Amino acid sequence: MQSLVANAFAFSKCSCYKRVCSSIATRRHHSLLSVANSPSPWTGLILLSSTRGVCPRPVTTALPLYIGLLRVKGRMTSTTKDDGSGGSSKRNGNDTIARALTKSKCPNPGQSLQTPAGLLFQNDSIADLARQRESYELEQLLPKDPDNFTEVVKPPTSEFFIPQVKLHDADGSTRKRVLVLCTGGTLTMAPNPEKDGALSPVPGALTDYLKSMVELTNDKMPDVVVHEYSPLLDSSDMGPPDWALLANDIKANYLHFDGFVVLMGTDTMAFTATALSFMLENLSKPVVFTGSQIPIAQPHSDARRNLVMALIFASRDVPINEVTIFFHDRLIRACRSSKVNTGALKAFDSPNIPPLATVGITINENHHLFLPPARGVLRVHDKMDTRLLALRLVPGFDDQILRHMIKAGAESGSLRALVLQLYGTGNAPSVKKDLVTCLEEATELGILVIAATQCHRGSVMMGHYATGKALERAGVVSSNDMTLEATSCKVAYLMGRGDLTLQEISNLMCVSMRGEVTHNDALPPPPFSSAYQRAMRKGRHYY
Ligand SMILES: NC(=O)C[C@H](N)C(=O)O
Repeated sequence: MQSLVANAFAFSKCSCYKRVCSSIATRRHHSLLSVANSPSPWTGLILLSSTRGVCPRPVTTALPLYIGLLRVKGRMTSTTKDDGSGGSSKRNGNDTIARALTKSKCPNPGQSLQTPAGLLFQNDSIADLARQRESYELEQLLPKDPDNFTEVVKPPTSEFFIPQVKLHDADGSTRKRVLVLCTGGTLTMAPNPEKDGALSPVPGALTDYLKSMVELTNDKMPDVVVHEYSPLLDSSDMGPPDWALLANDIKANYLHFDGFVVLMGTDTMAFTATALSFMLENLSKPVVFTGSQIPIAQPHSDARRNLVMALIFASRDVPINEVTIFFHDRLIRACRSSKVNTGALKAFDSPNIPPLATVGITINENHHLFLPPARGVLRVHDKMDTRLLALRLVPGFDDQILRHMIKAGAESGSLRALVLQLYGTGNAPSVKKDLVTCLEEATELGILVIAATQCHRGSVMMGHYATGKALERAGVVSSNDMTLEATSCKVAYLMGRGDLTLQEISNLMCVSMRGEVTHNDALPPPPFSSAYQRAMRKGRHYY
């Protein structure tokens, strides 16, 4: 079953309740089928309220949802499939449900109905419509011509947009569609004689190369549309404006593709991919980052396999709907990733959680690690406040330098957060009283001081040693087991939202919002503003 599917269920067993229940279901939530097949609305209600993840609410709050589901007219029957064995593709399924919903009746009782992940509910214009009507009917949200969903798409804000792509082809092709966004990196590079033979990106080379890749002609591969940015960049030249561009381009083309592959350089891939996982809230489609250590035109390049596997993961029948990195033989969660090797082909690691999938002779997925389905429409947060500094302490450093930097940063307004990579579990020399006072001063000046660890694996545990406890008392916040990439991007995202206080941001550091930190039940959420509570509510269910 798709990981976020707007499914239509029929209460076919009980003659009194032959009405349609439309609900959001996931691979994990087979129990919704029991809801659909429950003999009475009350049994269904109780089942629904106990369905983890989809509706983790008490019966009282499940009641309006349940009643809302019953409002949808018509009669449909749904089946689900776990094996992703083809059959009704997303596009075909959407066609079916579109027609079924428009006519408000099931064309063939017992027929399999599926919609693309979140398609009906992932568009702002649809969400706006829904908001305007207190009790809306699904058919009103659908376009007149179910063959052309582009007409409900809000005009894109981005310059780059592919409006001509329809959700299903006239020829009935069942291939998935993947949009490849190419920003540059070694994959696109060749030695440049004008730069003394140093590698630099070659515009158009990737597209030319793809035309000769026989792998892409295989029926099991998706249809690929490539968008190459200009100029192509070494990833060291990429930053928050490029992240925002990528996020907005994904949003602008969101309804037209089953998945997205971002090709970029490896040097800052972990940062970009992590940033995108925060910027794309409620993501319901796969976004897979990849690149290579060797240019694609070289015979021994790792680019072809990385690209092919990224395309496969972006178009799986049971997609992994989050931002990920595929490299060498592993698919890892973006906001858990770090580049760990400059020379090896296995260049990325996710030190504190296992890979989401590994590729050998077969693809082995760690289903228990996947994020729960998104519970709202896709939202892009393209404002990242990167007024932060990450510093790695070394024994014998002069803490006066730190004091000067903090003072200057606070006065000029160019510093809002300081990430300190400390020793072990988050310790700093306690003999340096000045350091603790300096950090105390920083928090008083409104700078968020975050303790990270210099170790590759493991977590900060600030209260564990007296040396760390002193920092905790000074107001230093723990980054727990987040990577430096996740810590800095999360702070930039939270500060960029503009609706959270410093205290709320610091409290959210231990809350998993995109699966970036291991959830710690020992840290209860304090009551704060509604934006904060929303973020907390969303985050607490994530791994
Ligand atoms: N392997 C690579 O792609 C490294 C390159 N310098 C980049 O990050 O763009």
